[in-house]
Amino acid sequence: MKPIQVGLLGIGTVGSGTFNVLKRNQQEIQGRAGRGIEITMVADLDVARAQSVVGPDVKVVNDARAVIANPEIDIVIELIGGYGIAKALVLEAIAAGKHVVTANKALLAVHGTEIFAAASAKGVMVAFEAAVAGGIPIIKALREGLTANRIQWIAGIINGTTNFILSEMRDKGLDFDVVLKEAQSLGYAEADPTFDIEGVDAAHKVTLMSAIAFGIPVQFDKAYVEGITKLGAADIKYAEQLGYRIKLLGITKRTAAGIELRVHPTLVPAKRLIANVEGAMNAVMAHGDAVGTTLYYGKGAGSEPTASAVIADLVDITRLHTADAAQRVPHLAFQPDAISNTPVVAMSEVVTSYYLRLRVADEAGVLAKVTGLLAEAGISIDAVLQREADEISGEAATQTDVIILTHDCAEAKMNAALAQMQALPTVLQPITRIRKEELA
Ligand SMILES: NC(=O)c1ccc[n+]([C@@H]2O[C@H](COP(=O)([O-])OP(=O)(O)OC[C@H]3O[C@@H](n4cnc5c(N)ncnc54)[C@H](O)[C@@H]3O)[C@@H](O)[C@H]2O)c1
Ligand SMILES: N[C@@H](CCO)C(=O)O
Ligand code: NA
Repeated sequence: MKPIQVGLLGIGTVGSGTFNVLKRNQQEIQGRAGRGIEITMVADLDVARAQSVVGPDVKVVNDARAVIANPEIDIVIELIGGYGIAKALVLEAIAAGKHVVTANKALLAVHGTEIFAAASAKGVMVAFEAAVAGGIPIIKALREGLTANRIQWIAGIINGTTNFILSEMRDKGLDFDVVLKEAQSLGYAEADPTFDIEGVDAAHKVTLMSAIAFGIPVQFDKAYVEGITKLGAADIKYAEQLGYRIKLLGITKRTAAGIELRVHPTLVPAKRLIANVEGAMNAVMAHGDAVGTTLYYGKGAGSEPTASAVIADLVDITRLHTADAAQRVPHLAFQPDAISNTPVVAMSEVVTSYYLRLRVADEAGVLAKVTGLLAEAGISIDAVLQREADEISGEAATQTDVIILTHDCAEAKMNAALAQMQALPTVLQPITRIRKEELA
């Protein structure tokens, strides 16, 4: 049988990895797919660079629409990124009857409903394993491997840049800005790293996992998003002293009130495997009622790790290319008529425990006032730690850090108590609040 022909839109970091791995492992991939898979046409704005990657035998153009218009091509890979031209091209490829493979989590988390509906109507597939946790086959695990389960929760380190920053801050005690510069120089962070450090990239990814786990539409606009820009080196150190690590987690959880969907820095017990995922690595925990807790670990970014996921999607599509559309694995694991409207829980109703750090004046009665406000609010305390500021930073010992771990309470209740504590004249700086998850 003639190889299936693939068109590639955008041959940068992930595109070049995809081309190279597909070529290098051609024989094995063909054996698994049951048919050869070849990238026969590439579009990139930088034609000369693209041609140097693929060699003289592959046609390179600068107009992506010429690839979509090519009747020989059955699958289009979109590796341009962003919401703009990428969205138009994906919809045009679907309209032209092509299957689509993409690594573009931003596009699918925001416009997934429209894109998946268009693909379902046309009877083509949109595959996106590379969009979540890069090379880790988490989409396949959730959608197929755990299909017997009622999934209860997912929690993941799904942004390599921020995990690298947090690891370096903890290991070297450095401040955020210093480590971000290091991450940029090592090439982990984006040119504009806002999406990484503000938690937006992780929120895109957890939005996709939430839809797959719980059979709800993709709804990035409902996600609570908090990045790591407000974390101080001191919090990482105190958390350590209390037996925890701080990780930027994407969390989605089934509760009686609905589905939680959130990204924020989180205290995790240091003994958990996920607390020990360091550097730019990713890890996702998924808990199903039958299987219990499972953990998936690997490289969430980079040229060939991400290519590994892109090519896995190419193989799936090649296998199913001739199958009846109704038998294919649905985009979000549930058939379109089984998508439910279970609500996403407002962040104010989410119940977690907390780590609080207050920089206070070193005077008698300060601690009693703070704990008194918590008691009045009905928030119970799990542990208290007091550190002289000069133990940390060499400042004069007129200030003290009070660190409090609380038991579970609702976010709204904690917000109200925080406002009262912040208003105390003896509380000298903005209070640091980090949510805590036991992940048992
Ligand atoms: N880099 C990673 O590790 C990684 C991991 C997972 C997912 N992703 C996602 O993969 C996608 C691609 O990321 P990347 O890191 O390879 O980006 P990149 O910037 O390295 O590559 C993008 C390529 O697209 C080309 N391009 C831009 N506009 C184009 C147009 N109109 N027509 C044709 N080509 C065009 C650029 O010239 C460039 O070669 C993004 O959606 C990104 O979020 C990347
Ligand atoms: N910027 C992303 C790339 C992979 O999606 C990260 O740091 O994880
Ligand atoms: Na993946």
